[in-house]
Amino acid sequence: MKDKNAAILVVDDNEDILFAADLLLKKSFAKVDTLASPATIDQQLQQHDYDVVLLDMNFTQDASSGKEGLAILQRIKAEHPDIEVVLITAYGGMELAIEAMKLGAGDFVVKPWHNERLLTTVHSALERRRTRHKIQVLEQTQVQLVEQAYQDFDEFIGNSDAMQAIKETIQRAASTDANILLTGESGTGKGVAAHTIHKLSKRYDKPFMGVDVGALTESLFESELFGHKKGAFTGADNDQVGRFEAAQNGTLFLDEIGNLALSLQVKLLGALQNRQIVPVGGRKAIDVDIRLICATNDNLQDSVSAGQFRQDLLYRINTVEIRLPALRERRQDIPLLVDYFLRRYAKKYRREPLRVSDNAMQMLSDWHWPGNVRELQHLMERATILTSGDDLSTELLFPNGQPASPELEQATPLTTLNLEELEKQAVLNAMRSVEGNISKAAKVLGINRASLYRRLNKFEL
Ligand SMILES: Nc1ncnc2c1ncn2[C@@H]1O[C@H](COP(=O)(O)OP(=O)(O)OP(=O)(O)O)[C@@H](O)[C@H]1O
Repeated sequence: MKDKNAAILVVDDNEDILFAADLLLKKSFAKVDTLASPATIDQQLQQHDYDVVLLDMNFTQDASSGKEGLAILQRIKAEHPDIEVVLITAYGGMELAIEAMKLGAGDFVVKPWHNERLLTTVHSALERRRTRHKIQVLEQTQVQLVEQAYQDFDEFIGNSDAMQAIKETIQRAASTDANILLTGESGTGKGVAAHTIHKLSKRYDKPFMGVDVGALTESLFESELFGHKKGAFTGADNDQVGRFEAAQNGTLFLDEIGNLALSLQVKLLGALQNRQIVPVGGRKAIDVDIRLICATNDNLQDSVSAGQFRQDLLYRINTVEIRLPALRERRQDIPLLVDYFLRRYAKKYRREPLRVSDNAMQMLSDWHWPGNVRELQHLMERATILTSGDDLSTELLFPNGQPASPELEQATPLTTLNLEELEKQAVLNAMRSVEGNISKAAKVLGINRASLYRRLNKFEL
């Protein structure tokens, strides 16, 4: 059977050899190209994605030292380390072949070759390359899985009618492969819902890859999602597997999808429609099988009307739409969440969970929670750390009739004229005023999310 994904290049100055190799290999491999001179090999490798190069060792007339072949081999391996090079040597060139293998050649065949032996050699070279790629995907998937394992993936708490309806929809939608769009204010649990869907789906034992697309600059977007080839741009020192491929057979969670620039929406749509991605600097399309979940706190239909979001992309991502209600719309869940977070932080800070009086619970239930569950969670953590007694103190929780969550503290007055310091204080104040929501803080500051992330890093905030 023909290997429909294999691309082979044969480089030899002997036309007869090229003809014979082409005839033989074409029966087994989809793409076979030949080159009679190594002069244009660099160009050829730039323009095509070869898996295996069969390379003669000598090109100048009467040359037999093999030095030319070794030099070309080194060049290929330096620029395209993942290409398998198989050397074609004349009988007796064993020492040379061994030296070549030390320089990265995968194997060699001796001229005149046996057809069966040549085919086996090329098949094995292909297998080595594919195995290496699989390992690369697995390694990068593992790195990303470990990163995600360190984040808190909470149970999905909530018993209110609204939450029960949502849990039912999630249960039903999870078992299908339908694309899901999660909407709702910041902190309502869209991330938790996405994880829950993945855990309940038949892909539960495959990767869950999350990407905050709103934080990606245009130039980073493609490389992060589709991967890149070594040398595709300055700083691309190695091949990099993108999130689409790392999520293979699992779930891809695109958070803050509403912040995606229009130019990138086209690229995302293309990948979703074709179920294929092409790494930056690569030529071969890679099939991807992922379940897509997107989240946004924007109203995407409004964004479509305003010309900021593509209608066709919205149709593609919102097969099932689930709206997470604000916490103030499901106040019945507040006691449950208070209890859950107090227990959780008691465990974390090695103490007994704080007791909550009826009065304190009433105050918590009455608050309108602009930061939703995230705000409640922060408040419970803060109370657990700061309370020395056994009871959750209402004075500590609501010193001025408002939660004493750091996000609602007064903005720091600007006390300096140092530009750098002013910038830092502006970032801090913006983050506080929107209880840590990156999208909102970026809007307040009049910059995009990526620029805000850069500043948060710079100021170590
Ligand atoms: N139902 C819930 N049960 C338990 N924890 C929850 C629930 N909803 C939210 N949380 C917690 O609240 C915090 C915010 O949740 P999450 O990040 O999922 O919200 P989000 O809607 O995705 O917010 P954003 O739009 O800002 O990304 C997280 O720490 C999460 O663990």
